[in-house]
Amino acid sequence: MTATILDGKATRNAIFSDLSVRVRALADRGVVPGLGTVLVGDDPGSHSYVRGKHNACAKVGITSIRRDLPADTTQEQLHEVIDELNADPACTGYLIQLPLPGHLDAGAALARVDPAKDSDGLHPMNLGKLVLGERGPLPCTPLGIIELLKRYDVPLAGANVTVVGRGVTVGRPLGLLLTRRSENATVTLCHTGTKDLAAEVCRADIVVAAAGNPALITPDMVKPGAAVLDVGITRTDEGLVGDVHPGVRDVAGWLAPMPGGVGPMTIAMLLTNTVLAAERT
Ligand SMILES: Nc1nc2c(c(=O)[nH]1)N[C@@H](CN(C=O)c1ccc(C(=O)N[C@@H](CCC(=O)O)C(=O)O)cc1)CN2
Repeated sequence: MTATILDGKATRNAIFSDLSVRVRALADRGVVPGLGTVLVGDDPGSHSYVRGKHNACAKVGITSIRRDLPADTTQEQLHEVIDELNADPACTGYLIQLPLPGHLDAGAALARVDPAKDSDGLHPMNLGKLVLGERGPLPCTPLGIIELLKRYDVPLAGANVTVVGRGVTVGRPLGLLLTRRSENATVTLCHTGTKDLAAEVCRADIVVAAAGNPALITPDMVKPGAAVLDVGITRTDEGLVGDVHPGVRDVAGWLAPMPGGVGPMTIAMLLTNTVLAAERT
């Protein structure tokens, strides 16, 4: 069996076309969405993702606002920039690129963002709304995973989904989203304390690998025909490596590869959150 590729780039491009139309409709109402980014330090991956976000804004017609800060930025200086974006009417939504340098408190920074401008859905109040099932911006990578599965008609209702990784940007919110009534999946959330990872992956109809552990998911672990989504990205001397072993392509029914699967969907969902928030004004 060769897996059907869940093509994140093609899906992102289709979403961008739809968003361009919606942004033009907003302009007719005099509403201009503006997405801000706050980037601290020199991490090459973070710089590349932020560049990607601004390029995407340009394609769709969203104004973008960029705040790049040096690696030695203090918590107080970071909070000043957050306060400035909270007060800026041209900035309708923004995000703090993660991870922040180790000396900064990401939780305190995220909590200072105006929850109404939280394009990433990572403010504690918006994460609380997710737990309660209330409407609010949702984290972009989990949203992108669900959108990709739906667009390729991968059955979700009643599916056993094994999510590997309990991070706040992917694993935890994804578990909450997948167990909503509208998705109705059964989720097993695995982490470094999981006793038998292979057994949890083996019985899954859908596997989401978001551990940041190269080639963690091997072909022998995957149920033939399952959908496998690779969210892990590790930078090595040989280039970027995902969490899913390349041989999984011959066993899985669907595969979202890294690169070209979930990553592009993260940016598509960020812009979707930004446009949605502007439409609700
Ligand atoms: N504030 C946030 N920080 C981070 C998030 C996030 O959603 N909000 N997610 C990741 C980084 N990220 C976006 O910020 C992101 C990661 C990967 C990709 C992507 O398109 N990846 C490519 C491969 C990587 C490459 O080419 O360099 C792919 O999978 O095809 C986009 C965005 C952590 N931080």
